Amino acid sequence: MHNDIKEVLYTEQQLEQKVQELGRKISEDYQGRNLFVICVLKGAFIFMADLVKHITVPLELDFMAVSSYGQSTKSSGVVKIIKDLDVPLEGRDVLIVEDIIDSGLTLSYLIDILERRNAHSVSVVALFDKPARRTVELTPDYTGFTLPDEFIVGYGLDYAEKYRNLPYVGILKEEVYSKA
Ligand SMILES: O=P(O)(O)OC[C@H]1O[C@H](OP(=O)(O)OP(=O)(O)O)[C@H](O)[C@@H]1O
Ligand code: HPA
Ligand SMILES: [Mg+2]
Repeated sequence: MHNDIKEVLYTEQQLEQKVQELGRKISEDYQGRNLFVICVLKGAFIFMADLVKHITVPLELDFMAVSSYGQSTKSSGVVKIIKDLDVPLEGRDVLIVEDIIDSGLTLSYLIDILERRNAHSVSVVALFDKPARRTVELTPDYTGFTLPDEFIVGYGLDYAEKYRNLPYVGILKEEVYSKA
């Protein structure tokens, strides 16, 4: 698995530090409020688990599963809800937790759906952002790292469902795609 990585972009320590920083900022901004945190499966599962440990305001959390990439490194443009929330969002301060924003299609679709459920507010935290790849306009409220246009894996992010368990984030070697 480690042999398929061309370059480590962020080490476990760098990720941990950034996640702590994001948790602190979010906690400051939501002082005196309760959060409803939504993890966008599967990619955000590790980020969400680490992030909530650094949020100090009371919160509830739930998971949504959507998918647009399938086995490819390109978004299909069609976002499917595979698992929805278990509770209504009416009046809640919602924080959507995403691992990465690429084209922006997944999130713009999700934000649209969640706003129609009459949440009091909807904001977004994304650990990674690739603004150069946007096809719809979208800026997250909180961003960890801004990335060049490279396909990354690790810390929850996959290529064809693999590499999510790498504790760091890296760029895959081209030969891994061409074998597929
Ligand atoms: O901005 P976009 O171009 O929409 O890309 C970002 C989305 O794509 C990935 O999810 P994917 O659909 O691959 O599912 P996964 O989280 O289960 O890997 C990633 O986790 C984001 O949710
Ligand atoms: O760079 C990426 N890596 C993994 N999944 C992704 N989904 C969108 N962009 C990426
Ligand atoms: Mg993916």
